[in-house]
Amino acid sequence: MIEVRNLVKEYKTKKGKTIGVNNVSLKVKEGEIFGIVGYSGAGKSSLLRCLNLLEKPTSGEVLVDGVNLTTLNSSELRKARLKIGMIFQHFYLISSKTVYENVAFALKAAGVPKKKFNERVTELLELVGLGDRASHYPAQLSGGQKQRVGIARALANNPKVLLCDEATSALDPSTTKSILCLLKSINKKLGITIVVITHEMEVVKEICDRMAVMQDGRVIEEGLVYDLFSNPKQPLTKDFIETVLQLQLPERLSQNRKGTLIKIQFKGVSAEEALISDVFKKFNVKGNILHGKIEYIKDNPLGIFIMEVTGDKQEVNQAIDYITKHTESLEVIADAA
Ligand SMILES: Nc1ncnc2c1ncn2[C@@H]1O[C@H](COP(=O)(O)OP(=O)(O)OP(=O)(O)O)[C@@H](O)[C@H]1O
Repeated sequence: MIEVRNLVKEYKTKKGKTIGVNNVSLKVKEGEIFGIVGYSGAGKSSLLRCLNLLEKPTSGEVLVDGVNLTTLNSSELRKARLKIGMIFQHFYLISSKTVYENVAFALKAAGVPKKKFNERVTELLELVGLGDRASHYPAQLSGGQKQRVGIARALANNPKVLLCDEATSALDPSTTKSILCLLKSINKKLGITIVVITHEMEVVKEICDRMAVMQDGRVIEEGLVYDLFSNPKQPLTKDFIETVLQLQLPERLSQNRKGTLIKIQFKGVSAEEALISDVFKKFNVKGNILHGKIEYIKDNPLGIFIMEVTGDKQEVNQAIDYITKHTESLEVIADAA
């Protein structure tokens, strides 16, 4: 649905050139939710804004739904942009217009006849759960409600793609959850391809199918969110994952241990199986779980445990072999002290 080829975005500043995006190529498939993560200054916004040519790339190509946006003249681009909705961290609603008028404005701008407004706006406000707020002004709405208006406005002209620029960064955690839930249901119900940029891994974990990690204008790692959570390759990706999984052991626990320290990951359904208790029945070892949790990556379970195993060396090794055979990953963090 979206293809970016060798995209470069440079900015000219008084001090010279700054690189926003440095030779990025990626593909976003139709109907998926794709996350782009990175710290501040990594180039996420620059990349996202190049996807609808809000920023004109310095070089490279952007194709959306088979159309190469970088070759279009301004009227063709205006038309192509109707297929690409966008929502923002700070909503950008028109404060002097009601909720209804804010959404209708997007229809008007696209040349939709006025007689069609009523039905479409009502439908959109129902979709985002604001059916009863049509006559309210933005100042009378909560942050979450404002973002819902932003979403209704972005969907007004039936786009195929929705770009989300830090859409939940200004919201509290429970409002964030409800907006993510809405995005997920819109993606499912309407089949819209969604691209989100964020510095919050929770957002990616909650809704994204695939993700890219950006650093210094480049994509340094890319793949299924579940794979990157269970097996991150780049140190930066590991840092991001760590913000969600938080698997650091307190110093006191690692210092006082006697046995072998292992980290086990259970993927998919096996995350819910009782493998650990099996091991204690089969082998003459003792285990002390120091850390454990099951995370749901877009509804798919990923179980992670850190355990100290003690006992006869041979039994411990057999137990470790048994667990390795029955899980996707076992890592010996430290041998017996
Ligand atoms: N309009 C601009 N003029 C000059 N430099 C810019 C401009 N926009 C972005 N940059 C620079 O491009 C680089 C990438 O910025 P960008 O905003 O795309 O990163 P980001 O990952 O979205 O960070 P943030 O979350 O802080 O916005 C930074 O070095 C930034 O200073």
